[in-house]
Amino acid sequence: MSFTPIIDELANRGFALHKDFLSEDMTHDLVLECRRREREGSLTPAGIGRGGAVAVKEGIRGDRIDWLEPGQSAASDRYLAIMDELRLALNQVFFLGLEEFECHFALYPPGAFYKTHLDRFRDDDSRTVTALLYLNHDWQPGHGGEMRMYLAQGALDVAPVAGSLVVFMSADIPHEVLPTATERLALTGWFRRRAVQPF
Ligand SMILES: O=C(O)CCC(=O)C(=O)O
Ligand SMILES: [Fe+2]
Repeated sequence: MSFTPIIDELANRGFALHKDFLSEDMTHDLVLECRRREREGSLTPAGIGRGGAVAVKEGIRGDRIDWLEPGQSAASDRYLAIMDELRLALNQVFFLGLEEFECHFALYPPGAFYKTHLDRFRDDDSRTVTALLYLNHDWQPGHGGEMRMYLAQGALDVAPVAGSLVVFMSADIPHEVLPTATERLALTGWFRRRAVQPF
């Protein structure tokens, strides 16, 4: 898989947007995997913050999530392997020292949103590059749930259409998920550097 267009867009404008990053077969398998996790009750309300400070605040985000770990399914392992290749490509070009990729399924029920935020915690700057993969095969304008990025040149809305990948520098681009009218599925991930440990 060639990551050159993603790398070039990131270098030129700080974010990359790729329709059809994954084949329909692969996104379909990931949708089935997300649905299975939902049936099994593995998706839980997402928190805000980290560690002991995680709090569920429905006024900020309304998604339910489940983390990917190696060995859970063929589909999620395939996705983790692709993102690991992307991690190495990013390191080669940008010398970011990205050490790992963390990622979760996110299900936004109708009416859910995620208010404007940055993907970097005040107490932990290890999240460096954000990577979002959308999983909505039947998405139509009017379904809502666009991801709005606040760029220097203005706001840009990204439709959460199956197979689309968005990559951006986590500390630089405030963004939000607009209220969705229909159920919205995504894989939300971050490439991390080693966190700097305070003394
Ligand atoms: O699903 C999206 O489009 C973005 C989700 C997001 O911003 C996050 O989970 O931090
Ligand atoms: Fe975010």
